[in-house]
Amino acid sequence: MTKLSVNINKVATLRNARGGEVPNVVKVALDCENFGADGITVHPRPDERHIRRSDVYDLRPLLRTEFNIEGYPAPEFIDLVLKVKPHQVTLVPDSPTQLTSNSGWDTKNNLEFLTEVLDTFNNAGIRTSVFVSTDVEMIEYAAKAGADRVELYTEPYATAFPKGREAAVAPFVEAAKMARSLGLGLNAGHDLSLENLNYFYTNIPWLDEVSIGHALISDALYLGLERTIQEYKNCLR
Ligand SMILES: CC(=O)[C@@H](O)[C@H](O)COP(=O)(O)O
Ligand SMILES: NCC(=O)COP(=O)(O)O
Repeated sequence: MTKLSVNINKVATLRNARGGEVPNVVKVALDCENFGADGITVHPRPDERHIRRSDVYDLRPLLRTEFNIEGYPAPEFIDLVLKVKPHQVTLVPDSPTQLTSNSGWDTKNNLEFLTEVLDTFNNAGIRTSVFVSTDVEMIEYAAKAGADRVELYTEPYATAFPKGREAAVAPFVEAAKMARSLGLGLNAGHDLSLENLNYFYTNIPWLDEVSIGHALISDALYLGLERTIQEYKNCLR
């Protein structure tokens, strides 16, 4: 089964627009779980423009499904993750001011750094995932660094999908096969949507997890959160 982890960053963006507690990020996360989500993802950024460190602490004891924390492993992030102990940490190579994630790691050039960070999380019993492009060498080096999983950065798939779905998915299938041959678990995310998710899943049915936020929260404006989550789950069957 491919798990659907709902990324609630955008719920926090909306909440922060007025400075109060509407919408309530914790309530939305718990509702996502009740509506069928298999996990919750957050990406606390250094400027706290959406998810705040306090949200991460508030969520941890209340979530009943898998909690995935994404981010660049700066000292404050490492400290937060070690204190909160989520089910999974996903390492993303973002700079502090970046608009959104826009590339995977260069795992070869960052091998020493990643090995050290992954070791810290592995020793704490937290499953690790490394955000990568479809470059198979980057996947090989993620395995060498000690990752449990890789997360394929799917923005290039989402962008190419309308122009030709077969060509769009082909490099992802090769990358997914490489990850499988190395014994790595496989996640995927960024710009996955109701339009492109089922085709991705159909071609890579051994996917462990997709994390989806931007499109899913946007769809919920029209469909409602419960129906939206069910429709995304239907894309994974
Ligand atoms: C790693 C990844 O692709 C997503 O977490 C993305 O970074 C979402 O972050 P924002 O919601 O800040 O755009
Ligand atoms: N890891 C990807 C993620 O959590 C959500 O990305 P997006 O759906 O907001 O683009």
